[in-house]
Parts: sequence; C-alpha cells; structure tokens
Amino acid sequence: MLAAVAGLSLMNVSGEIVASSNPGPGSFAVALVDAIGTADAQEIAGRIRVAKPPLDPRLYLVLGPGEPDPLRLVRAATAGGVTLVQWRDKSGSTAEQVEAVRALVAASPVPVLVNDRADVARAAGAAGVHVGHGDLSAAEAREIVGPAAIVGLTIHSLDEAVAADNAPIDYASVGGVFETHSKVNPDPPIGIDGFRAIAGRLRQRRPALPIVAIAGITEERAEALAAAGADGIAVISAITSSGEPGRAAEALRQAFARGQARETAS
Ligand SMILES: Cc1ncc(COP(=O)(O)OP(=O)(O)O)c(N)n1
Ligand SMILES: Cc1nc(C(=O)O)sc1CCOP(=O)(O)O
Ligand SMILES: [Mg+2]
Repeated sequence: MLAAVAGLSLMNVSGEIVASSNPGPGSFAVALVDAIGTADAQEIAGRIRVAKPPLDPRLYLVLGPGEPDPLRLVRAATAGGVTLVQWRDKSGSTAEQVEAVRALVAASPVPVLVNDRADVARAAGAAGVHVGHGDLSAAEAREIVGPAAIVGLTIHSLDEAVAADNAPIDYASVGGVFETHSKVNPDPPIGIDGFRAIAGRLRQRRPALPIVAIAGITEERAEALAAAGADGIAVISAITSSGEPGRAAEALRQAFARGQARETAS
C-alpha cells in the first residue's frame, strides 16, 4: 500500500513539475520520464499534498477496555450520531492496544483516534492521536503519525492555551469543564466561564481551530456548551453508562444542535 502511494505521488508531483515548464504536447511524455528518473526525494516529499480525514468533532465518544463490548458500543453510538471516537487505554500492552484499535477502525464509520499512543495509532491505521500535558508533545506526536493524521491536544488552563499557539494540532479539547467520575482530575472544574475564557484565547490566534469541551458533560450541559461556542463535546459516561448508547448519542446531538442554534441566533 505504502509503495503504491509513493509511486503515485512520484508520478503526480513529477507531472506537476514538468507541466510548470509548459512543454509542448510531443515532449511532455519524454520530460515526465526524465523527471521521474531524476526525482529528488526531498523535493517530492515537500510537494506532496495530503488529505486529512474530515474532522467532525460535534459528538466525540471516548471509550476504553473497561467496556464489555466496545465494538457494539461504537456501532450503536455512531448510529445515534457520534462523529468521532477515541480509544483510551491507560494500562494495556502495546500489542493489546494495537489489536483493539485495529478492530475499532474496522467497525467504526467515523474516524478513530488513540489516546496518548501515537505509535499505536500509526501501527493500527487509526485516523490520529490525542495528547495532553505529560504525554508526547503535539509536535512529537505529529512526527510519528504524519501530516495526514489528526492530532488533538488537551488544554486545561490559559497558560496551556498560550503554549499551544504554534502546536501542530487539528483540534483542542478544553477541560475539565465539570466534575467527572471517569478519571481523576486534580484541578477544580473550570465551568462554562472557564471554557469561554480558554476558547477565546485559543481563537485569538487560531480562529478556525475546532474546540471541544470535556468532563462531566450531560445533555443539559451539552446545550449550554454549544451556546457558549464549543464546536463539540467529548464524553465518556453520558454514553457508556446510559444503557442505550444509540439513544444517548441522539439526545446529546439534539441538545448540542439546540445550543448551536441559540449561539447563532445571539
Ligand atoms: C477529547 C479528549 N480530551 C481530553 C483528554 C484528556 O487527555 P489527557 O489530559 O492527556 O489525559 P488522559 O486522557 O491521557 O488521561 C482526552 N483523552 N480526550
Ligand atoms: C478523558 C477525560 N479527560 C478529561 C479532562 O478534563 O482532561 S475528563 C475525561 C473523562 C470525561 O468523562 P465523562 O464524560 O464521563 O465525565
Ligand atoms: Mg494523555
């Protein structure tokens, strides 16, 4: 697969280089063969344009090996409206994580990201990786997963927002907005006002960066966060503990859409 992509990229970029010198129709083919034969690897690499998987962060489900049937959960939740999935395994071996993520990628109709482990994301063919304070930096994660992958970054404070100004990321996740029982969050919840302040600082420098909110998000809070300008909500328990993941996802999506409508109207 990689060899096929490399070969096609070499052909495409060589074709662009030759076309830019306006050769006549009779000499294009010869010039193309010459360009391929003398191609400079660095120049080709620098000219390749890569398409990222589309990122729709509206309803982001985070789940891990504690779920009794992760694939079934993801199928139901995505049918209900989950737009992005993250595998978050804080203790499994590398081999276990790669196996789990490969299965998830095959089962999920939406992009799957891997928490913390850029190496696992790459090995398992995931769409990208999510990192936070104390993990690989965003730049290090990007080095591993490459330019076509999605890299997400947790932001817990205004200082972290400032530090992220030049980080090579595709979205930021701001939290912990409310108290959560799904992980130990040492800092007090930032609340909706804290979310607004951090999102505002991130958007000063990067107005187009998608920003999701995380921690303790329920249906009611989903609406309030959308109205406060969130591009998405990331949840664990609101879906995994609901008993009906498809319905829970639908309700969260509807609540989020109501909040977005309020934001647009204001
Ligand atoms: C979408 C999303 N947002 C935040 C986090 C938390 O990341 P991090 O701070 O690195 O903590 P761990 O999840 O690694 O314990 C996340 N995973 N996903
Ligand atoms: C994985 C994670 N990160 C958080 C952060 O604040 O950085 S909160 C969190 C768990 C969110 O789970 P729930 O939706 O059940 O509260
Ligand atoms: Mg992490």
